[in-house]
Amino acid sequence: TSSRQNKSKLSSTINGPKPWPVIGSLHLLGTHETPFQAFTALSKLYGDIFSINLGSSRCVVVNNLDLIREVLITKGSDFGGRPDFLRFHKLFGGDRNNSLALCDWSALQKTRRSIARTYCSPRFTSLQYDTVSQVGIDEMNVFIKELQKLPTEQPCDIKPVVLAACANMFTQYMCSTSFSYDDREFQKAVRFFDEIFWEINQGYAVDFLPWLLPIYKGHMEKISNWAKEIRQFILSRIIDKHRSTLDYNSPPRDFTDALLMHLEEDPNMNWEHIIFELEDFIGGHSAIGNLVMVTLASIVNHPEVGNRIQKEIDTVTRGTRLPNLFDKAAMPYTEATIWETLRKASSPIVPHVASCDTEIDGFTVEKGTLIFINNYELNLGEQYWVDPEEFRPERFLTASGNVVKPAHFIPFSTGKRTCIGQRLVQCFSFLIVTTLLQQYNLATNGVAKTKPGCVAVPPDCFKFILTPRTKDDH
Ligand code: HEM
Repeated sequence: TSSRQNKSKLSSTINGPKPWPVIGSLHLLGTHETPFQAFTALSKLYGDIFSINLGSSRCVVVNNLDLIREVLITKGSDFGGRPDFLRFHKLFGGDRNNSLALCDWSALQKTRRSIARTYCSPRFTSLQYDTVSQVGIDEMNVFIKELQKLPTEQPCDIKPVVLAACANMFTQYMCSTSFSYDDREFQKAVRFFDEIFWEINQGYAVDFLPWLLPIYKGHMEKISNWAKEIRQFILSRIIDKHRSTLDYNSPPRDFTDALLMHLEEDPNMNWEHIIFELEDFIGGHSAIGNLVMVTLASIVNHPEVGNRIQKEIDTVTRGTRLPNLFDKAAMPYTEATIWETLRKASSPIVPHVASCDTEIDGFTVEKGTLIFINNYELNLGEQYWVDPEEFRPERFLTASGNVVKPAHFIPFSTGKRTCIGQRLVQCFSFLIVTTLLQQYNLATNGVAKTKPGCVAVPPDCFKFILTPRTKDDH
């Protein structure tokens, strides 16, 4: 790597900008639209691996595929920790180790991931996949009826409907429960989940400068309250009923049953762990709803992409039925559009933390060092892609039209902390995008603007103009 040539490895210290007192180099992250663009700019000065102090936190940023693989795969067990941000504690009942994504690696995490795997990573030929498919078909029938209630030919806020559809697919699949879109408590829970998803996707100075906390007091209380309200909803509207009908002598009906049964069998699991795990996974629906919104924004900003997807939908369904998951294989352009959206949105990989004194590329990395994985560079770097700024789904298609993903494309990360929800993401985002585009032409007033380096859009975001498609459109 260039960093290798630039530095004397004998010194074993990693190059990087000189920190200022108190704030370290925090100010350098504000020089670009996203901190990850700033990391890329700094890597041109200091090499593909560089160190940076943010507040008093020692951080290392890795910027190329080899270094990223070393952190996530080869030395994955040395980098299994997560940052100790106060916000993360606030979101998870005062202890971030309650969260699957924000906890440090532990035996408990291994158990939690393994319970989740069957349900959250259904394989294509499994019974679980058939269930996901059926849940998707049922909800898409409801979704269409809800869309029909929306005004057409004028800007309209479709995010709540998209999120409600995602939430219902999750609660139906994981808890065998779904809700009416008019249910006020459900609407509120979906909104709070979305607020939290937006929140998690923001970076705050207070993460690195905890003494700023008094200024953020009101904000932190708001976050804790969202989490409390969600907990209340899940307990009263999902868990209570589930528990009263649980039959320990039968196989689990769903993920909720599996979790409740596990509680009886595993002395290391307690009630809090179970509830937080369920909340975490139900919360995954917000990520998908937001990804759908970003995908739709890309589509309206590139009308030729929408036309091609509609052509694919019409060919496969012959205009006689709704799309379903088993159509996915025959709709590579649509799938490629979702990959291209994930590439351009370039959602950050949650920072990792060194859990012991270790090395990267021969350089010493002390226990507790925060590691930023610069996937923005992997997703948008000139050395990895032709015309990386262009939105071009075809880049994920072979000459014969099959979907292919290059090895450096890791939107869900890789290694032992890789995203557990990635299969559900692919299934449910495909269903919502295709169902919507089969029924409607979409437009916006102006450009639907999204934030680089972010797969989230604000809870109140851009609106779409829906025009029902007619027979002539098909
Ligand atoms: C737009 C959709 C999504 C994207 C782009 C995404 C991406 C990611 C990324 C980059 C990570 C960090 C991996 C690492 O630190 O190395 C992650 C972790 C995680 N994701 Fe996702 N994700 C998405 C949706 C979901 C959904 C729907 C679920 C749940 C059903 C989910 C569950 C998780 C969990 C539990 C972790 C933490 C794993 C761990 O730390 O051990 N994700 N995701």
